[in-house]
Amino acid sequence: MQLFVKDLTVIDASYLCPKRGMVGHSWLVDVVLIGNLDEQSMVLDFGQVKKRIKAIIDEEVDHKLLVPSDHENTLCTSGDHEMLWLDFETDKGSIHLYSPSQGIALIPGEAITIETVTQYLSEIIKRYLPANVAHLQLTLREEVIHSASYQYTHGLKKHDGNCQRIAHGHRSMIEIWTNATRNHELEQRWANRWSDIYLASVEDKVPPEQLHRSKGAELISDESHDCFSYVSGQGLFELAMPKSSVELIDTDTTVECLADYILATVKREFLVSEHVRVHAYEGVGKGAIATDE
Ligand SMILES: Nc1nc2c(c(=O)[nH]1)N=C([C@H](O)[C@H](O)COP(=O)(O)OP(=O)(O)OP(=O)(O)O)CN2
Repeated sequence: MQLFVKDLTVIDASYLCPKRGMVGHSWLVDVVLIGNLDEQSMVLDFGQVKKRIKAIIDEEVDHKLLVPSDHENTLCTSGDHEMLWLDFETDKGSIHLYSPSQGIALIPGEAITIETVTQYLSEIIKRYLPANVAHLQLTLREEVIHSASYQYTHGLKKHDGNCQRIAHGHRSMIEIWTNATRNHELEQRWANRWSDIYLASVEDKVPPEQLHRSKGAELISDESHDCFSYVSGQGLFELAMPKSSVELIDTDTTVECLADYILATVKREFLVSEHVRVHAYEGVGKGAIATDE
């Protein structure tokens, strides 16, 4: 017998890519379980599917930075107190992270792809399934978006959950109306601006010499990198990003603040004089609306 659950959860994470740098992503997850019926005449109680499998996915990859552990550019070093250093070379410049280990997932393989993440998760989930469940099919898929979208990474230091991690991200739709008409050109301009961007709060910026460096890390400077540091409930988070991959924002980077920021910037920098309404998404199916009407 086969049992399925569609849209079990959404993985909101970021990953390291040697070409694109740090890439925010959102994957929807579907699951199929194949096995014999148990004493309740079920393959597995839906409640258990949702609780157990979603909990594993949340624990292993959600709101983390996914790192291809077998790529030659990956240098991962243990620090004290369950801290990890991560140094990674990309075509856009080097990326350096110092984070509690729970903020990073080392995924076997040379690249972070749907296949490598699916295999990593499937192997872990199988260990926790009851004996009557013989097979598991996990499907990770992107939301189908027919208009413009962007992919950003950020961290919300004031969040009391996992969004405080400095390097997690989303793939998100953007909708902009001018005088009540969808403006696809503006949407695309914004999507281009925020493709593979790190969105940082100005108040978290620190000089490069303040960051803890791993032994293998190259020296970085104010000219090449923007550096960020904060302490939140899970501990100390530090990140150095190539300047060209960063946009600095005066506020926090909650989706409410980002919607306001997009609205104000579109009006000011894109010289839009009409009324503007922005629907900024954060991942799949949720977001904030800002309007000047
Ligand atoms: N009002 C707001 N709430 C939250 C924001 C925000 O900007 N405004 N942001 C976040 C995080 O950035 C987070 O990445 C998104 O959270 P979400 O995936 O919804 O959180 P969960 O993992 O708890 O939800 P699942 O259904 O388990 O995916 C949080 N809140």
